[in-house]
Amino acid sequence: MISFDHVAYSYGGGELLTDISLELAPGSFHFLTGPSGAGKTTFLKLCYAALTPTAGQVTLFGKDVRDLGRDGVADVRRRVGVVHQDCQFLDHLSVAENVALPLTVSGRDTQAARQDLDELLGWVGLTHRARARPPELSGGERQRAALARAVIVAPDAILADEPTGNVDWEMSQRLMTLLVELNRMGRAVMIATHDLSLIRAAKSQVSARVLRISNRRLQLAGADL
Ligand SMILES: Nc1ncnc2c1ncn2[C@@H]1O[C@H](COP(=O)(O)OP(=O)(O)OP(=O)(O)O)[C@@H](O)[C@H]1O
Repeated sequence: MISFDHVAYSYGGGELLTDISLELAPGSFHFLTGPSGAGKTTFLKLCYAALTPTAGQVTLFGKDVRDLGRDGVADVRRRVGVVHQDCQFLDHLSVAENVALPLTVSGRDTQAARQDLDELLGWVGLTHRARARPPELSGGERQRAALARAVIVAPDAILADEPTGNVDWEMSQRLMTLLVELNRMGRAVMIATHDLSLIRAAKSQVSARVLRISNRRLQLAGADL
């Protein structure tokens, strides 16, 4: 579904990412790790057509990202749910309205979708916060709202950028459980994180590949994590 063939990316200076080849299959589970500034967020952006490679080829759902056009990019955004590092919300809307925003934007805000919204808020444990405004949420609640917003359009893949960045251990485990559950439902999941203890803990729940960006290249990390 997401395929990289000898991909490189540069923001204008030297290459940040070099010669990356990778296949993200449906139902797969990956962690993406590497030092701060290594290019994890940049790599994720290449996976959902927010960036196009400066060399090589990124193919998203069978199409070269360079040939997607506006409709093609919109289709990719529907099929790839992204939990951003800073999980920004519209503060004048309620939590429920923020989570439902991707439905509203894609014109699929039907009654059935509204029911899905209620279920989804229950799944992430935010039913009681549905009417709250985003600034009133705790860090963990924000992360769970961001996850709900990413999955409301039933994407094929979920990309999460440091989803447990600002939460305590218990909450990070809860978020991981939600991501593992999504994977069991058949979604491909990729989580960018610095947190090696999170990866170690997840290994008992899911069979995941761990990728590391090191010296501009993507490597499969060994079992020595
Ligand atoms: N829009 C941009 N223009 C120029 N340079 C950028 C841009 N975005 C990111 N960079 C640079 O690219 C490098 C990689 O950034 P990126 O955010 O992909 O790293 P990261 O591995 O996700 O880092 P972190 O773990 O700190 O979030 C950094 O040096 C960053 O400053």
